[in-house]
Amino acid sequence: MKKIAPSILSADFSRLGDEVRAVEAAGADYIHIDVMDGSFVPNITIGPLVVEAVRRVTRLPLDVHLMIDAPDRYIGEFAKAGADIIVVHAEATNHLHRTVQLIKSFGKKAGVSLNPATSLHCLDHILDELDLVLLMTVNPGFGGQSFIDACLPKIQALRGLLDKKGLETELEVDGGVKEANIAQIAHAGADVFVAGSAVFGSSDYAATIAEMKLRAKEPVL
Ligand SMILES: O=C(CO)[C@@H](O)[C@H](O)COP(=O)(O)O
Repeated sequence: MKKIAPSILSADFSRLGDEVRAVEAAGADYIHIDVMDGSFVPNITIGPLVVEAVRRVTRLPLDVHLMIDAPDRYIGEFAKAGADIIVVHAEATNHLHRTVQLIKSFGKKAGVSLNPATSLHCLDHILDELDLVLLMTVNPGFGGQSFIDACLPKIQALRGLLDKKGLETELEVDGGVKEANIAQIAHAGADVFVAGSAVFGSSDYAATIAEMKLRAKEPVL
């Protein structure tokens, strides 16, 4: 099943609880939470307190994307705040294997994210351990950017690797995903689609999510 993960980065933060409830009612599969530290990426956003608040208003899995340097320092706090999937950047930790084991030690699903220019090879010796791989299709830091088309072959290559190994690891794509390009991204092999501005910028969340799921399920190119 193809999944839609609205990124709350594009939500109205003055009504965050209502926004999260609204996308849950509209058919979202995950709530995607973008944590930024002003160092790994040039923006500062959300900490564990907000994750804990979101946890109280939804039953959906919380997909927490840590765009922070040295993420080991905060994994415990995000786990306690109620994250279900914790995603770290391969570029942000010196010891990726240790970081992934740390996430799992809290009973959470472990994901690794790669920036657009980072090679899939850095996953060669960790892929079997992962519940999710998040491929960034914009340079991380901000919502509302354009999808980088050069990332499509990378999505295809990862799909091929996962299938060859028979892994159930979810392939999530994040950045510039819209109704207009979701079929192409699904065709390349993605399972989970993060959508910030496409969902929260629309006037009808349910219609947008339904249309995105339809186009992802039956890609007409
Ligand atoms: O992690 C990020 C940005 O760094 C993303 O999750 C964006 O928030 C997605 O926003 P859109 O590109 O869908 O508007």
